[in-house]
Amino acid sequence: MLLASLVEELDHTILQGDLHIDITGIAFDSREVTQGSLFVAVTGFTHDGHHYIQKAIELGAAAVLVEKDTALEGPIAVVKTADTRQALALVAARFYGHPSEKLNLIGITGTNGKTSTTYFIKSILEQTGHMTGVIGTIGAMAGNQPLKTKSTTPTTPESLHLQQMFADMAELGVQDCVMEVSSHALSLYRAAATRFKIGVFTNLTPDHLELHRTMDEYFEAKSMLFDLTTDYNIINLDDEFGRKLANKVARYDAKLVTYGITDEATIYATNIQYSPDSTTYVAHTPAGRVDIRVNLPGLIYVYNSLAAVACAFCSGISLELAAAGIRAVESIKGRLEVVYQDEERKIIVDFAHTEDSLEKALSTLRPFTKGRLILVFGVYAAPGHLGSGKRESMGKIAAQHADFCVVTTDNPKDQDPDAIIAEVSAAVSAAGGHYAGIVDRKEAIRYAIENSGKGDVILIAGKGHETTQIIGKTEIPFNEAEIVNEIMAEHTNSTPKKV
Ligand SMILES: CC(=O)N[C@H]1[C@@H](OP(=O)(O)OP(=O)(O)OC[C@H]2O[C@@H](n3ccc(=O)[nH]c3=O)[C@H](O)[C@@H]2O)O[C@H](CO)[C@@H](O)[C@@H]1O[C@H](C)C(=O)N[C@@H](C)C(=O)N[C@H](CCC(=O)O)C(=O)O
Ligand SMILES: Nc1ncnc2c1ncn2[C@@H]1O[C@H](COP(=O)(O)OP(=O)(O)OP(=O)(O)O)[C@@H](O)[C@H]1O
Repeated sequence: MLLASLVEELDHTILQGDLHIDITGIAFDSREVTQGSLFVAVTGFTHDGHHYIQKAIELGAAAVLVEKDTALEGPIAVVKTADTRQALALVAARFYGHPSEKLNLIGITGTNGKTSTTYFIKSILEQTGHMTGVIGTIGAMAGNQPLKTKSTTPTTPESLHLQQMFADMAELGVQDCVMEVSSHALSLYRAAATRFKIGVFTNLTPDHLELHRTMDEYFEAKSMLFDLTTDYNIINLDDEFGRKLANKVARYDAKLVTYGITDEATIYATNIQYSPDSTTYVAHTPAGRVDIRVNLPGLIYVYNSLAAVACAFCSGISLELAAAGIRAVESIKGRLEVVYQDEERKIIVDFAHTEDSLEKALSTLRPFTKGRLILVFGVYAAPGHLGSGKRESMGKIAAQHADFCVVTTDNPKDQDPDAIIAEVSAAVSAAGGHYAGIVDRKEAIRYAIENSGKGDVILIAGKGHETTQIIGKTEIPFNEAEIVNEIMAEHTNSTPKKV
């Protein structure tokens, strides 16, 4: 594509060179530049892409898009725009022919519940026989085919990769695509230049305050999804920020559909019945009512599956297919996943890593726990006072809802694991909880298992589906389901002690 055409939709100035040159690719990382590509220099949190322009040219970049005045030797084209992160999304969408418009695209945002809601929706869409795409924390798929991503690909990929994925999906015959849209992605324009038919808001509770600083900023970031939707905005009316968002978007062109567990919402649940491994309820919609069975326990999965029913309703899919789609999800990796069970104890792995999700996971398990509820958890590295605040509130929730806590590491990254554990443990203790602090997460799991008794439930929270732990700058393999089974195999003949 001609450079002149690529930047046509962009406010820009030409700093030097001729724009009538052919561009064969786009890169925002100098290490990924190929011959004839446009290098987009992004000012990052740790690096400044403008420092890598020379490197990009050496690797074959034919033109550069910058946000800072840049003078280069030779005839290379240099185009300046106000914000290169935003511009990256625009040129990528144009380069790939605005592929999101070729898909029935559904975006899910919110602090918790995006992944499971995505899986319920994907399963419903598949009931219609459509080839369905998915993009999120657990990866990207076109139908059953995994799309190539790097281990470092965020939940919502960078705009360039996202547009490329949409184009690949459209080419492979994907008709519907459901994706998680993180607040980072919205703030950093990864989803700019994307058109969503439907947007879904699950909830908003404290998280990622290292980027957004205040809950109001975090809310504004999440709200940005609803500036990109064309047909329907589906919002959880039982969430405080959901109600605020519903008021805000009520006047938008896309229609507002709410969900919740009171009849104030457009789509709501009644007759909720819980069991240790499933939940049933009746979903009421303007198109009628339907019995729903979710193969996961707890109120959170009523909400997440109800959001999926709302999506089905807005997509004109029958309620019977919606119910069948939800029932077809047997489990979701790392979401209240029972990784070991015998007549003595049950061991569950869950991705709860925020205050709200930890509280919800523990409260879900409590009614079905005959013995003690033992929690193994850590708090991932977060900077400064935000880190301290999170360690304190996670410790408090753990103490209030678990009978015993094994406080360990999550992803300590460059922070001192002992210091994190000391702060979390102090919070557990201050809230009247009982705990042991063990830095090595595998040893912490072993301790919980060896000290469990008849009827106990062990919840290992924080890492869910993840298969690595980040300590310092090193990512070490860490698969909790495998670790639990390895420890259980070692202990089949020994008798666990009680704490
Ligand atoms: C905080 C955050 O979102 N950071 C993103 C940001 O990184 P950054 O600004 O620090 O990038 P940088 O390292 O300073 O580099 C600046 C620029 O120089 C370029 N560069 C750098 C080095 C070099 O040799 N050559 C070069 O060209 C980089 O490619 C980049 O374009 O811009 C990068 C490129 O666009 C992203 O990859 C990176 O996301 C990283 C992978 C990340 O971990 N993000 C997490 C926090 C995230 O996005 N999480 C959300 C939330 C998930 C949830 O729901 O919990 C997600 O969507 O996953
Ligand atoms: N509706 C909900 N409300 C509160 N907590 C929830 C909800 N749904 C799931 N959770 C909890 O949050 C954890 C993460 O759930 P899920 O992966 O679906 O959310 P997510 O929004 O994709 O999270 P992330 O953005 O961190 O990947 C689950 O393991 C569960 O403990």
